[in-house]
Amino acid sequence: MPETSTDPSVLTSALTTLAAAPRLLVALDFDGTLAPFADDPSQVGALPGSWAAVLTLQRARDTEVVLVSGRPLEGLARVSHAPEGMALVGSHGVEWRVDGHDEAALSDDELARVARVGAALDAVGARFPDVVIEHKPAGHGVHTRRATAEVAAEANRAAHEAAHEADPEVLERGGKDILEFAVRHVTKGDAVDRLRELRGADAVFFAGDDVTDEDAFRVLRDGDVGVKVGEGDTLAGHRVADPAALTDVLKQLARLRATR
Ligand SMILES: O=P(O)(O)OC[C@H]1O[C@H](O[C@H]2O[C@H](CO)[C@@H](O)[C@H](O)[C@H]2O)[C@H](O)[C@@H](O)[C@@H]1O
Repeated sequence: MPETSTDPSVLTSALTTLAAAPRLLVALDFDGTLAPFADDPSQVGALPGSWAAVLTLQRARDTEVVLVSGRPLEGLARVSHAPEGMALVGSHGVEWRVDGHDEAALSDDELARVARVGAALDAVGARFPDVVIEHKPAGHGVHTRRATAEVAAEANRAAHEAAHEADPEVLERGGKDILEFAVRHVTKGDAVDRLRELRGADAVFFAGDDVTDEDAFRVLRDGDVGVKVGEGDTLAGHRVADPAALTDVLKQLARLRATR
């Protein structure tokens, strides 16, 4: 693992250089990064200070903000209240809303696999009352936030077996109190690579809190800035404690970018 700085002055210096880039892409994870966690995934929202900074950044010249989330596109649009015109990437890179155009393009075969895995996970969910199965267009999430650690471990074991039996090719990834299964092997790293290319960005800022965000930190280059929110191993160059601390970082970046 590379060294990750928690020194605010090191981050300020990196942000100052970043803010001078001719074209800047600001890619942001949503849950655990802009929005604190809640038991009910539909009852969350970005912290007001972070969102105000996001909107300031979105208005800044030659700057684009994109939300890159594991949430389904529609759900991401709903909880984020993203303004029309803000690009969104959902389902860990499968679903795209860019330039007012939606893209998911799952094949019939992929859709059949999603349905098969979903049915298998519903059967698991029925055995564990505190476990919620979230169905998404390209996969499913097994939510264990309300379950005890023992029940969560048992449910995750059962979900793993059921999903792989239903579809041996299914992609499994862990997250914060969620085990996810997807039929398309794309990651947030693929999304950041594609966004960088699509927008001709000279530099990228990415912030995220979860293991799936490591795919995005992995594709950052010299001059980019990656900020890990919270604890856990990371490839990011910088770390802040929680979403509230990220608010200050986003405000700082917005100020630097708007006044360059
Ligand atoms: O990539 P993200 O934007 O971080 O999305 C990851 C998952 O977020 C949601 O689940 C997480 O947040 C919930 C609300 O706070 C919480 O209850 C759950 O425990 C977390 O795992 C969302 O429901 C998933 O679809 C996303 O994949």
